[in-house]
Amino acid sequence: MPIPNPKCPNPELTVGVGRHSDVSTLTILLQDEIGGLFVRQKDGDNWIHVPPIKGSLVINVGDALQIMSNGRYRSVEHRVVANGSNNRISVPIFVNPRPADVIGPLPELIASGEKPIYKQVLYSDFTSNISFVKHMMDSIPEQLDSVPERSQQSSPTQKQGLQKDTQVTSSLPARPQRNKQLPQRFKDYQVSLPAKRTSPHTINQEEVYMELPPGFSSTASNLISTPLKPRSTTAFSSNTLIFFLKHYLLLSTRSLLESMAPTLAHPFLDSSALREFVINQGNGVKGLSELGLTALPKQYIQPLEERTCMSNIVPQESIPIIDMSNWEDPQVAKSICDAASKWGFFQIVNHDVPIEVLENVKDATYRFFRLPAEVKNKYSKEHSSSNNVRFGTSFTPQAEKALEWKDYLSLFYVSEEETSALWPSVCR
Ligand SMILES: O=C(O)CCC(=O)C(=O)O
Ligand SMILES: [Fe+2]
Repeated sequence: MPIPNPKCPNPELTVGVGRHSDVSTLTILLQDEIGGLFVRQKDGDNWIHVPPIKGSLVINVGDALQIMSNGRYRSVEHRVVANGSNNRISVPIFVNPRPADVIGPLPELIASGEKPIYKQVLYSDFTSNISFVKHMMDSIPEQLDSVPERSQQSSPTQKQGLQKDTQVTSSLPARPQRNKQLPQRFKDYQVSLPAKRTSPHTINQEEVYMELPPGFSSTASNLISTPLKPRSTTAFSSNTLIFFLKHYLLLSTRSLLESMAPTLAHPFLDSSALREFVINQGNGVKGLSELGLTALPKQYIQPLEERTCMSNIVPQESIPIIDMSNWEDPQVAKSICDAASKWGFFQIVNHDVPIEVLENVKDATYRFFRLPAEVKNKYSKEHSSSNNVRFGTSFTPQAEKALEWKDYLSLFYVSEEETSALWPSVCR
């Protein structure tokens, strides 16, 4: 179905969705054919594109599963770039524990003699301690390697790898050291720290298996974001000389870009006019891009370290694509577990969800975002009759350093009854 073709005037200065990992147990993501989702590779700051595959679903491990698997499965950072020429839609479905669930390393792992890396924690405590914005800016799973239990286990080669990285980065001027400056997002939940709140009940193995699945709540969040058209990329090489060359080149480009950014800012939109148009009137980023702006409003210009640096993209790498035609095959289970521990991300094909169903969801998304602003606005934070249905653009515009080039519709599934009463009719 055709949709308007909003362009982001300066996609290189902003982001579609900033770097973050999900607080969910698992996220299942349907994306359209445009592409633009990148996953962070295990070591360093290299990013791998998740290519759109018709009919596939992208699966990623979230923080809750990282905790429940005692660090075996990894909740990995990812981001979406902004696009200079196309609309992009994606539909992530977040599968979460319930707020009142207590999560921790699964008892069966501990019973087998593994030392728990994380404490039991009330899921609502975990999520409320990580505000969405903080989470996005927060540090990354590799920090877990620095807790004593983990580093004792790491092999000599892993340790060497880490040391090498640290040496190289610390000798570079002015690159932001995210890990050092920002709080560790799992810090409060590592075993060595005192418990924050007594859990209302402790969870046993049966509860994990019996209670969590039906209690999982899912949020189908339809995100419209407008990612960047792919540009030529250079493979990152670990060769030191090339590494330094790239970084020095980058650093000079940095000051250039930074000095360019203010002059690119659109003169017409001051902050209150922008807020009125985008948020209060419900036009969203989509409405903004349809104005045909020639420059990106300054509120969307991201600090350099948040933008996607194309030289850090590894084009030859790919997350696993797993064929699910035979669920029973132990090899399939093995591929999934391997992918969850190595990458935290994989795509599944032949998963039994008919293509028509996937297409219907995308069509519903297009239908919703094509509605007039005043209709979409009925679902905004100010006007929506329920917190479970929310149309918005930024999550917390007051708190975000710079706004993301995206809109979203968040639908929190509670029951069929609530769905038919509250969800926008074009999405039912
Ligand atoms: O749009 C995408 O592909 C990813 C969105 C995402 O990462 C999120 O909403 O958590
Ligand atoms: Fe995400």
